[in-house]
Amino acid sequence: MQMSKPSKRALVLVNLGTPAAPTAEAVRDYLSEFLMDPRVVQLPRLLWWPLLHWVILPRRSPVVAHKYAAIWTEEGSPLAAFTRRLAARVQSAMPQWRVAMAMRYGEPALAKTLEGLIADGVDEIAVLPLYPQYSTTTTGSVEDVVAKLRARHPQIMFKCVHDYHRDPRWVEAIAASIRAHWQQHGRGEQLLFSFHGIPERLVRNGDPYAAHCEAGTAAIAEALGIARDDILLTYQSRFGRDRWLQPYTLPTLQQLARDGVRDVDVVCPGFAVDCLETLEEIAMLNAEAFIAAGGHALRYIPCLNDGDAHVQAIQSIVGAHA
Ligand SMILES: C=CC1=C(C)c2cc3[nH]c(cc4nc(cc5[nH]c(cc1n2)c(C)c5CCC(=O)O)C(CCC(=O)O)=C4C)c(C)c3C=C
Ligand SMILES: [Fe+2]
Ligand SMILES: [Fe+2]
Repeated sequence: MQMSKPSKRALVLVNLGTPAAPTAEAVRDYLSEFLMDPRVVQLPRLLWWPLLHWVILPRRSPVVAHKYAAIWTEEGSPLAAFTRRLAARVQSAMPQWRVAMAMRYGEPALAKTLEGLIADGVDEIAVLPLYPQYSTTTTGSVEDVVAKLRARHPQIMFKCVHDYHRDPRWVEAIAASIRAHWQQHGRGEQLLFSFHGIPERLVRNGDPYAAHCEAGTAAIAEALGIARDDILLTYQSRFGRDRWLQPYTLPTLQQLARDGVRDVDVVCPGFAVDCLETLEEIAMLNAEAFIAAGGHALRYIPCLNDGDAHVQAIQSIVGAHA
């Protein structure tokens, strides 16, 4: 009898991470790891550690836990559940690879996942950070972990996807999700793309994130056969006091409502899977604010999640980098 040999090639889908439970304690653990990453907050550690642990986390954790509770599912946090399901579907579509998922913060931890694969005899690892647009704050932080593992295991071939905001299959997948929504519900008066923001200072210092959001938006407009100016591009989820990328999503939506726009279609092409920032901030809070300002409906178009188009886009992205 012939035994099939275990795959020597692994693909690791990496997402940001999310709390283990919708409780203040779990949110505190998650946020303290996330917000102590110098890629995310660049303040001097001696100043930032006490500010974060003594002021920000005690205040923010219960408030944010409440937000997570509003979107929590039987399978846990939506970000974790969708990422897990996506990895399982990619595994079925790519049987020649061993597919794993990992989180940059929290569990399953990226470094441990990579060490586990190496211990199992894998000798080639492709890492796909699930961020279509590169940012030092997200993809850069995944690269930091991979760099440490690479130094420890020079015999392993590591490849890390930098970005995929212009990958034709990904662009087409987002365009198809918008087309399907228009077919089902009719086209709203305004199409708006809301990306997670970052501090403007980072972009001034060379972070290509804003340029990637712009270029991806132009590519999706082209795939839809509409003008780039038919799409409003905004940034959401500001954290802290710095000026972040503009225009901000919420005031833009409120102004649209005041200007008489009744229906707005909102897509979040920076998020691979639905999460707190899309389900709670956009589809709940911002939708309510749009209506309170005089709008009729904010129609949220879901992320690619674990759909076929996402699985195919990932196959194409990994294939292009193999
Ligand atoms: C998609 C790309 C993302 C970028 C770029 C990004 C930058 C960034 N984020 C923060 C602070 C927070 N982000 C939070 C949640 C969160 N952020 C992303 C993605 C990006 N962040 C996702 C997918 C999520 C949701 C996680 C989930 O569990 O569903 C949070 C936590 C929520 C809260 O406390 O409001 C914070 C904080 C900074 C500072 C930053 C760049 C400097
Ligand atoms: Fe974030
Ligand atoms: Fe947010």
